[in-house]
Amino acid sequence: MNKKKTITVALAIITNDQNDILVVRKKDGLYFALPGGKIEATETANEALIRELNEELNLSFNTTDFTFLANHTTKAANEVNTMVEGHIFLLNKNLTQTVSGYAEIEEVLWLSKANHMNYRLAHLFTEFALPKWLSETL
Ligand SMILES: Nc1nc2c([nH]c(=O)n2[C@@H]2O[C@H](COP(=O)(O)OP(=O)(O)OP(=O)(O)O)[C@@H](O)[C@H]2O)c(=O)[nH]1
Repeated sequence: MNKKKTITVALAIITNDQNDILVVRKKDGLYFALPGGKIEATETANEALIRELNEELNLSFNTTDFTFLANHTTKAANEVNTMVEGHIFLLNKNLTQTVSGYAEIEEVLWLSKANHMNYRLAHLFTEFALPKWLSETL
């Protein structure tokens, strides 16, 4: 039997005052995706999220800055024959500061309702975050 591998990640939906959503693209990655990354064995999803946002975007948050929304499982964006299980959190306030990418992040982008169709977005973003954002139910 060919059982697909699953990557478990903690991800953040972060908006600004214009209601744009922050997305990132990894080096060599084709897709823009929600910021975050893999959950280590020794940490909770919320703790992993805080660590990844610090490593990738140099942003500092507390676990209470986020509300857990849902888990969503779908096809992984960058890995072949692999599923991704995202533990998805919403930042409780709008982000006002300028954001830059560090570590393996190549590009950081504020996705707007006017420009989102011009970018290749990870399946998890398209299936979970996009409909909620467009229908203003985030
Ligand atoms: N960050 C993120 N990853 C996603 C999303 N959707 C999705 O399929 N993934 C997959 O999950 C993988 C997460 O790997 P990662 O490399 O970002 O995580 P990480 O920083 O903890 O990994 P590393 O420390 O092993 O390099 C990505 O390669 C991608 O294929 C998403 O919306 N956001």
